[in-house]
Amino acid sequence: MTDAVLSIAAATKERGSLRTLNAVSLDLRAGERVALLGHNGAGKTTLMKLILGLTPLTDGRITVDGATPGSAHARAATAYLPEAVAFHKSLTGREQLALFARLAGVSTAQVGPLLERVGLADAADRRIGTWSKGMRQRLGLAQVLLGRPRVALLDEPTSGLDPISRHELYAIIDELAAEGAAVLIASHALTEVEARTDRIAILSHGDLVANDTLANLSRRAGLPTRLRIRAMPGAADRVAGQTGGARVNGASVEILCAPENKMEELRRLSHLGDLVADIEMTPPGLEDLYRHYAEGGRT
Ligand SMILES: Nc1ncnc2c1ncn2[C@@H]1O[C@H](COP(=O)(O)OP(=O)(O)OP(=O)(O)O)[C@@H](O)[C@H]1O
Repeated sequence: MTDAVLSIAAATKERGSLRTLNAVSLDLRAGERVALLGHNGAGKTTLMKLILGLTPLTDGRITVDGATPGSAHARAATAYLPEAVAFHKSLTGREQLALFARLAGVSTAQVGPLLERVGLADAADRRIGTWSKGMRQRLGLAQVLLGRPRVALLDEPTSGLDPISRHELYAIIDELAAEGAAVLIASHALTEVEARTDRIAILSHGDLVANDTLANLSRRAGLPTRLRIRAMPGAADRVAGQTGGARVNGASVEILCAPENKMEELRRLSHLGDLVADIEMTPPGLEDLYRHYAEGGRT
């Protein structure tokens, strides 16, 4: 990929005898939102620290907007929201963001509009020590938005937030990407990244085992679609007998079929006529795909 704003080529990190990242290659273009998934200890935070230049590579190469991680250009181009974002509790939101702006060498004139943009205008002059976790996460995002980063690294940005705060946070992340930032989001919240990112990368024990769109990963994995048939009262045994499916939840029968055989299966089920009250069809979700790739089925 030639137009990558973040380029990671065969990045390897060893700590003593432990290899925490093994030749990981991943590119992000401007405006792309990529979810970085992996179990605890898979290497997500290590990868972010390498991109930030906080820890050196053992082997491989990373460039941020063409520059080496940790260089002045790369630092100016990168924004980071750590998992446990910490602020001065005794400062107000406005004071804290102004401090970040001065540290980043950008104009403090942005502070007011940014607080407004992340929905903190009303709380801006209260001490951060009185704020909720959701408000602090929003302030963290405001700090990410300072200076219009080319690359934004967000480590578990929605952990501990309620559904509405999560939704609002993703709306801001979408705006960040729409303005041209490449956004890498480390997360364990599979259902939310499923809907809010363009591509999925999965790390497993330091190896990148998947890196593609959800649709392509899904096609390649070939996981089955689940058909759940709710039988009419007293008809579950006959439905199970005629379909060869498994009885679940008393009145229902479940069958699994390859995605390409779905229509054929539905036509077969239509012959059951009055025995069937309802049919529910569930294609494989990110949770199924995650399990498939993290447990051995590579891209
Ligand atoms: N400073 C360090 N010194 C030694 N080992 C470390 C250090 N930081 C991380 N590790 C090890 O590197 C591996 C990857 O850790 P990392 O924090 O990158 O995982 P993660 O995917 O971010 O996990 P989590 O989802 O729990 O945050 C782990 O085995 C961890 O113990």
